[in-house]
Amino acid sequence: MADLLSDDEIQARLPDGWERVGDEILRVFEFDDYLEGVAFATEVGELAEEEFHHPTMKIGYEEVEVRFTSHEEGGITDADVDMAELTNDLR
Ligand SMILES: C[C@H](O)[C@H](O)[C@H]1CNC2=NC(N)=NC(=O)C2=N1
Repeated sequence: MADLLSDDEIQARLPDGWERVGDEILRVFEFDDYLEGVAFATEVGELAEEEFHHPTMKIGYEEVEVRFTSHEEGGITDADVDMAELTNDLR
């Protein structure tokens, strides 16, 4: 099991656009149209399967909210931060 990150480590490692809310890190990605957001969510899902670390996603109109936490560890670990960086790289 990965180690939980400290509050300071989380703040230091949060990738661009991401924020910490409790035991999760999240970012809302904006799009020009609804189906662009749907396609992005699919790409994130494929990435999650590759890395075997899965987000909670909410697809809205022209936006997708992506949330990561490490369920097994019960908080935020390197896996969450790494996935947030990889998710940013999809844009
Ligand atoms: C059995 C457990 O669900 C798996 O090891 C993986 C799957 N994807 C996962 N995703 C996330 N976000 N946290 C996990 O702890 C996790 N565990």
